[in-house]
Amino acid sequence: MSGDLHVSTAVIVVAAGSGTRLGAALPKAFVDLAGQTLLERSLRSIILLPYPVQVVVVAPADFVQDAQAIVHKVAPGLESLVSVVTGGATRHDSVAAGLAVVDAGVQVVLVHDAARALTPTSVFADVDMAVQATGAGVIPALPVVDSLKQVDVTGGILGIADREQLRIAQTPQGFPRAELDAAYAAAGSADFTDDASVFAANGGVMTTIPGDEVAFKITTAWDLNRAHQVLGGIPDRHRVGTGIDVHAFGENENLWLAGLHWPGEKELSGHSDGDAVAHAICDALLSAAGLGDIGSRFGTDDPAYANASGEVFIRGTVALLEENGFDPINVSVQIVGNKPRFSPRREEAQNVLSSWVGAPVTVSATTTDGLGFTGRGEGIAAIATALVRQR
Ligand SMILES: Nc1ccn([C@@H]2O[C@H](COP(=O)(O)OP(=O)(O)OP(=O)(O)O)[C@@H](O)[C@H]2O)c(=O)n1
Ligand SMILES: C[C@](O)(CO)[C@H](O)COP(=O)(O)O
Repeated sequence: MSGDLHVSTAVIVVAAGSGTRLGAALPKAFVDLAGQTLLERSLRSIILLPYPVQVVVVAPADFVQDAQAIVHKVAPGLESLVSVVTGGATRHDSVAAGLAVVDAGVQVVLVHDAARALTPTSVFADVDMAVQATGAGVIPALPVVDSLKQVDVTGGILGIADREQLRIAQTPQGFPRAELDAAYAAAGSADFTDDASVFAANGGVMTTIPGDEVAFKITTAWDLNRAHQVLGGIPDRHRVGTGIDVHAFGENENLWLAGLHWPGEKELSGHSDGDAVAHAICDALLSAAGLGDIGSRFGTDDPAYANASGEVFIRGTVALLEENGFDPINVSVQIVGNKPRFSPRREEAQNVLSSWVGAPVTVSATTTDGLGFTGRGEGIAAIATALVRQR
């Protein structure tokens, strides 16, 4: 249900399995992995795509509400792009249930196992791009590194397989939408272990792109343990974000900037206290975490934030990051403007801002040699860069 927003890609996240081989008390997608369920981790990778996609979560009948709560936690404000439907008895049935609610305008469908909870965002983007570029069905796949034997029921070896010709299939598996719909319609209730098989059985052309080792499927308790270990050292959990804010000087001598009051200096006008440094920090942190921006999170004209201080926005932003599993690592801000003279109070400002963010904040200042609105003394701009880490 993507509302008025036109998206060309949908991702179906199948999460309706019971996880028999894992043997947990809950369906596998709802099992915890270092503070987040497998479903939550899968969704977090998807929403970090740099363009909007429709997301369909397929959940066990008894866990639809739990899945909706996870969607709300991971993508607040994006609920119109994400729907939750009930799955079926097999993975095949669950994918079919997801396909049934894909928006009419969608051209490319990616099908992903929630059980592949550590799959990086880049794999989703690569599969989507490859489908669009080739018009074929595309799966991420890994080479086989072990020797393979064909055996009988007793374990006796019947033959060998040439591993050079074999690949380990991962998800997300991507397809031109119309052809995937047709393949599922033709397959009826026949069961296949993956979507590439359904697609190929109906004459669809399939190709592979390189998969990713961390996109392994969490099937057994050993896999879950491995996922815990991978998370301990995962390198791509750091993200940067940028924020810029500008405010014009007002009339009163009541300036708040970089978390400090500046007696005798002209205030910055705005709905809040106009602290451009604090606002740029919020935008940089929110952007790094993929959580939107200060306007969409706090409302630039919400009466609740009339005259609100920079501390309110920064602490609110840090709480949002916390809720969504992100920790600030550091923030660097530059003030652009003629006044106030900043350097004498740099340390004071850095200490205050760092205490609000809960991580080091450094602040520098510059002028524009008389050029532009800051050079003419009409206002102040602040530019921030933030680094955050996803837990
Ligand atoms: N009826 C089913 C069965 C599986 N899946 C999903 O398909 C993916 C791959 O399946 P698998 O890892 O085999 O999960 P389970 O079927 O839950 O595991 P098991 O076979 O151990 O019970 C998982 O994300 C799972 O939630 C699904 O949506 N509906
Ligand atoms: C879709 C899949 O993850 C690709 O490797 C796999 O086929 C799922 O198989 P399962 O039988 O549901 O474990």
